[in-house]
This record gives sequence, structure tokens and C-alpha cells, in this order.
Amino acid sequence: MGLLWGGLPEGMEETPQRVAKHWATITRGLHQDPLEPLKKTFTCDHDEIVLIKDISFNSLCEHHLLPFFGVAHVGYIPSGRVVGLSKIPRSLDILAARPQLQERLTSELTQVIEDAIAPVGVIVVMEATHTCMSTRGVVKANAITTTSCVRGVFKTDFQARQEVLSLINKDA
Ligand SMILES: Nc1nc2c(ncn2[C@@H]2O[C@H](COP(=O)(O)OP(=O)(O)OP(=O)(O)O)[C@@H](O)[C@H]2O)c(=O)[nH]1
Ligand SMILES: [Zn+2]
Repeated sequence: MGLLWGGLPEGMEETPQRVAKHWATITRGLHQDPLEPLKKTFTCDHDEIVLIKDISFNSLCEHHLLPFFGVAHVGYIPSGRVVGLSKIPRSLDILAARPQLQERLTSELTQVIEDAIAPVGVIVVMEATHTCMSTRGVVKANAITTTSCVRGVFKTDFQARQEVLSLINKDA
């Protein structure tokens, strides 16, 4: 005789509420302004690269509502103003907590940094694993997707772009 259905296991009694809370948490960014963390800025005459590497993020692919996650690298050359280092990850967390495309997440983060401090140049590189590719569909567990968005001097000055990419350890 097989196992008969005997009703919900005790551990599942609160599962609907947990699931609702989880979805509210992972989509909280829909109700938040990604520019908010970047509103407080500081004057600073540093005119070379500021690079924050390996900022972990978790997001949600808009096609399957499955997680994609990885790291972001954000580099910029200030034009007189900088933001607190923790504020860029805070802004990323807001943008990531929405149904996203990795490409759009990358360009939106670039855009909010431009809007906040109008840097001489800004570059965002993101590397991510998409669980809609690793656990279902094509089932490629090790595929990593890299996206980048480049603005300002990094767009036109190949040497500046090379420098920041070598600090990130990526080829141009
Ligand atoms: N460009 C891009 N594609 C994504 C991203 N996240 C998921 N996708 C892809 O979106 C596509 C959606 O394709 P569909 O054909 O509509 O969906 P599907 O039938 O489930 O596709 P398969 O995953 O190939 O089974 C898939 O190829 C996903 O790999 C992303 O951030 N950027
Ligand atoms: Zn997907």
C-alpha cells in the first residue's frame, strides 16, 4: 500500500503566508525609488576611477519569475561629486527587486548613477546565473551571462575603458 494523502503536513500550514511574504519581499523594489539612496552626495576632487567590484545581487527574470543572481562591478570617474560607497549597492538592490532583464538592470543602474552625480564616465558590468536556464528549459547549469553598460569617457576613450576593465579583470 502506498502513502495515502493525509492532509497538509504541519510544516506547510503557514506556507501560503510565507510565500506571499516572500513575493512581497523579492518585488519590493517596484515600490521604491532607486535614486533615493544616491541623493546624498559629497564633493570630492578625486578625478580617477572609483571601482566597486563583486557586489552581489539577486533578481527575478521577467519571463519566468525565476531568480537570476550574480555580481555587479561598478566603476566611475567623478566630476566633483561622489556618493557613499554603500549607496550604489543599495540602489542596485532596489532595481534588482523587480521583474527584470539582466540587460535592463545593467542599463538602469548605469542611468541612476549618471542622474545622481553626472560622472565623467561610468561603467557597469554584471555577471549572472539565470535559474530559468540552469534548472529548467535548456538546463545549462554553468552558463554565466555577462552584460555591460558604458557611458561618458569610457565610451570614447579606449585606454580609460581598458584600465577599468583590467581592474575588473575582464577583457575589453
Ligand atoms: N535577453 C535576456 N533573456 C533572458 C533573460 N532572462 C531570461 N531570458 C530568456 O528569455 C527567453 C524567453 O523565451 P521564451 O521562448 O518566451 O520562453 P521559454 O519557452 O520558456 O524558453 P526556454 O527557456 O528556451 O525554454 C529564454 O530564452 C530565457 O533564457 C535576461 O535577463 N535577458
Ligand atoms: Zn527566465
